[in-house]
Amino acid sequence: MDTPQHPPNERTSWGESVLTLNGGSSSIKFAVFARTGVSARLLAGAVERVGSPEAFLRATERGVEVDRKPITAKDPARAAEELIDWLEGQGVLDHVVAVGHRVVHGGPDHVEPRAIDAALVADLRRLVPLDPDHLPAEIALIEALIRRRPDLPQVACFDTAFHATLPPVAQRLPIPRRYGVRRFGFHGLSYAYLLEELRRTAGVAADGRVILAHLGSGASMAAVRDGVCIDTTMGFTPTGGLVMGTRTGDLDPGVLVHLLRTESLTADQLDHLVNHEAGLKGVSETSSDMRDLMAHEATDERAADAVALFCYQAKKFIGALAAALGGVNTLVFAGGIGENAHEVRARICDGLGFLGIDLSLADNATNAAVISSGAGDVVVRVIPTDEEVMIARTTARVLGLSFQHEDPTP
Ligand SMILES: Nc1ncnc2c1ncn2[C@@H]1O[C@H](COP(=O)(O)OP(=O)(O)O)[C@@H](O)[C@H]1O
Ligand SMILES: CC(=O)OP(=O)(O)O
Ligand SMILES: [Mg+2]
Repeated sequence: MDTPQHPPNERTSWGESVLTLNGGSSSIKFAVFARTGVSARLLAGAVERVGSPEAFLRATERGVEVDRKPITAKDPARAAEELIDWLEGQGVLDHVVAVGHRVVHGGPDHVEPRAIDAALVADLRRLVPLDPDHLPAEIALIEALIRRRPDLPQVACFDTAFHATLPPVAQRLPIPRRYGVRRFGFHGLSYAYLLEELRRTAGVAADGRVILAHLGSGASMAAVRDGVCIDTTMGFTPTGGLVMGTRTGDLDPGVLVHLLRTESLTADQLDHLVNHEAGLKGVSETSSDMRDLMAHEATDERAADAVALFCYQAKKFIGALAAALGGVNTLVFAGGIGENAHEVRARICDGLGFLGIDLSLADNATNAAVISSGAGDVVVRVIPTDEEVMIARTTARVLGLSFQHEDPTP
């Protein structure tokens, strides 16, 4: 569909702005925030279904759709290039004074957000084998901008940083030390945002024992005590933990050995299997999308199996993280599934009364901010997450720019 595009000169009134780029596994999200005054979100959007023939770009300006068009790029790195071309064509790069990136994997050496230079890009290249689903597009975004605006400060915000506080026992993986692998944890920008929102809306409750559940296409949970992350469900890579849209989550390593032997898979084929063909998609044999699966649960047993597995695993991980915390005071649901799928939340929480988790079915059905009934001790909340605001805030902080975001409208 061809929607009229705003000529770049209409955007001169924007003034200085901060661009955020968030390269996920199947989408590249972006947002432009005014930097001064009320730091409103001026433009937002995403390239979605990256890597599939149905890839498309959509953009909204102050909530109104301004463009939606197919993307021709076949791989995430080229989709990144196409997005930067589009932003340049829209005049966005004329006003941007800083760019912040979500960098999903910082490896063992990168925790604090920092300005991007050639040495960091080289380091990120070395980390690609740890996260081939996110890092190539993120590097492509950085390099496309360096080519067009070499003067523009760019900041890397690491998704792993939130989990840098994991105690040694939660970082440990039980294979010989010489392999140098450990657990990291991801979705950290989302968790940092949720914790700030919890502090803003619930005050001291943020200082108790908190389980944060980021349930989107990629899904994980974090256990936070007094503001410090002590455990999480993902590990060495974002493939671990909970079953996800197309990723296995935790899998008996014996299964991998079995597949290597019986199917003679290469490393790339195994990677594709566990990251792109598994999870809800693998179990349902139709879709990785929770909405699709819920729509077909009544008529398709495989779809019902996929939804049931997701809810069951989420319940088990809440139990595990509650044990790690020694109890739980607050449970937060976020992400596309966590924020919208009330049936999924109800099924996850069903039977967790022994932990003090009891939902108000009426409040849950409307995605209310607090969905616990009051009968249990645990306050259960729904908080819409916002990685983009977190990237913009962090970027402004690193560069010493003022930034006061007050308008949450996407
Ligand atoms: N109203 C809804 N009901 C059920 N699931 C939903 C709803 N809205 C979004 N979802 C699910 O959320 C998931 C996408 O989550 P999101 O956080 O947007 O993904 P990403 O990890 O790509 O950022 C999909 O499985 C989608 O079906
Ligand atoms: C870490 C991760 O899985 O990110 P996403 O959900 O954006 O793919
Ligand atoms: Mg995501």
